[in-house]
Amino acid sequence: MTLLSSLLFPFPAVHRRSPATSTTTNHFPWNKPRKPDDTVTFSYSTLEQRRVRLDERFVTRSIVPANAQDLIHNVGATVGVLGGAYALVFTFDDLTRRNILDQGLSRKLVHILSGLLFLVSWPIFSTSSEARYFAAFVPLVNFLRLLVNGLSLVSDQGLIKSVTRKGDPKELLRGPLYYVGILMLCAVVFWRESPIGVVSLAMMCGGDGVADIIGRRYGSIKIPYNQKKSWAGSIAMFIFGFLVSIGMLYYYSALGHVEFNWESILPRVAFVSIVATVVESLPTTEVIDDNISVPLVTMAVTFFILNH
Ligand SMILES: Nc1ccn([C@@H]2O[C@H](COP(=O)(O)OP(=O)(O)OP(=O)(O)O)[C@@H](O)[C@H]2O)c(=O)n1
Ligand SMILES: C/C(=C\CO)CCC[C@H](C)CCC[C@H](C)CCCC(C)C
Repeated sequence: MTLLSSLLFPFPAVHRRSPATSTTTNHFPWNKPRKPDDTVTFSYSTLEQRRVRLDERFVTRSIVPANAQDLIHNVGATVGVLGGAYALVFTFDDLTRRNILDQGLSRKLVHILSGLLFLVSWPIFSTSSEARYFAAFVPLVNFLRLLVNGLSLVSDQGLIKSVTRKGDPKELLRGPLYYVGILMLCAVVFWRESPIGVVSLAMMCGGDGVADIIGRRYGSIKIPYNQKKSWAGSIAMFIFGFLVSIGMLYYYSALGHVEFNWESILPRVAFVSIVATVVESLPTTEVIDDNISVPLVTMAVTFFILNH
C-alpha cells in the first residue's frame, strides 16, 4: 500500500476490497479448457494438428503485453469520456440555442451532469494505478478549453453559451474552471478506492447544482444570515447531496471498488451533507466560490469523520 493510500484508507468503516482476482481459465480458441498443468498432449488427425499449430501461432502473435493492453484500454476510455464531455456541452448548447432550455438552467444541468457522469465513467478505466491519470486528462482538456475561451484566445460559442450565465467568456475563468480543477483533484488524489472524492463530487455536482435550481424557483423564504440563499435551496442541497453520495457509494461498492459498513456510513454521510449544506449557504461566494469551498470542506470532513 503506497504512503498516499495508507493515509487515505485507515477507515474503520471502509474496507478496500482487493481487485477481483479473476480466475482466468485459459481456453483454446475453440473454448476447450486446458488441463490445469497447462500441458496438453494432442491426439488429433494431421489436419487437426495443422489447425492447432496455426491456432497456437495465432494465439502467440495475438498476445499483447499486459502493459500495452492496459494502455490501449485507458486510451480508449479517455477518448470515449472526452467525447462524452464534448457531446454533453454540444447538447446543452443546442437546447439553449433552440430556446428549449434557458441559459441559467442549461448551465446548472451541465454543472450537475458533468461531474456525476464523470464519476460514473471512472470504472470504465483499467484497474491499474495509472488509470486515474488517464481519467484526469478529461477535466484537464476541459480546463484548458475553459482557459483559452475565458481569456478570449479562442471563441467556442457553444461552450460559452452552455456554461455561462450571461454569455460573458470571463465567467468561464471562475466557477467552471474551479469545477474542472476539483474533478482533476478528486480523480488523481482519491480515485475509486476512497469515498472522499465520490462524496465531494456528489455534494458539489448533485447537491450544489440542485440547490440552485430549487432555490431559484421555490426559495422565497431566505436564510437569516444570507439573503441570497433560501431554506428551500439548502434543504434541496442536503437531500440531493446525501442521496447522490449514497447512490454513488453504492455504485462503487456494487462494482467491488470499495466495501462499506452501511450502518456506519449512512449517518456519517448525512453529517457530511449537513456540513456541506451549511458551507454552501454561507455568504462567502464573493470570497471563495462554492465550487471550491463545498468540495474542499467535504473532503476534509469526510476524511476526518471516516477516521474516527
Ligand atoms: N442554498 C441555496 C442555493 C442557491 N439558491 C438560489 O440559487 C441562486 C444561485 O445560487 P449559487 O449557489 O450562488 O449559484 P452560483 O454560484 O451563482 O452558480 P454556480 O455555482 O454555477 O457558479 C441563488 O442566487 C439563489 O436564488 C438558493 O436559493 N438557496
Ligand atoms: C458549468 C459548470 C460549472 C459551473 O458551476 C460545469 C462546466 C463543465 C465543463 C465545461 C465540462 C466538464 C466535463 C467533465 C470534465 C467530463 C464529463 C464527462 C462525462 C462523460 C460527460
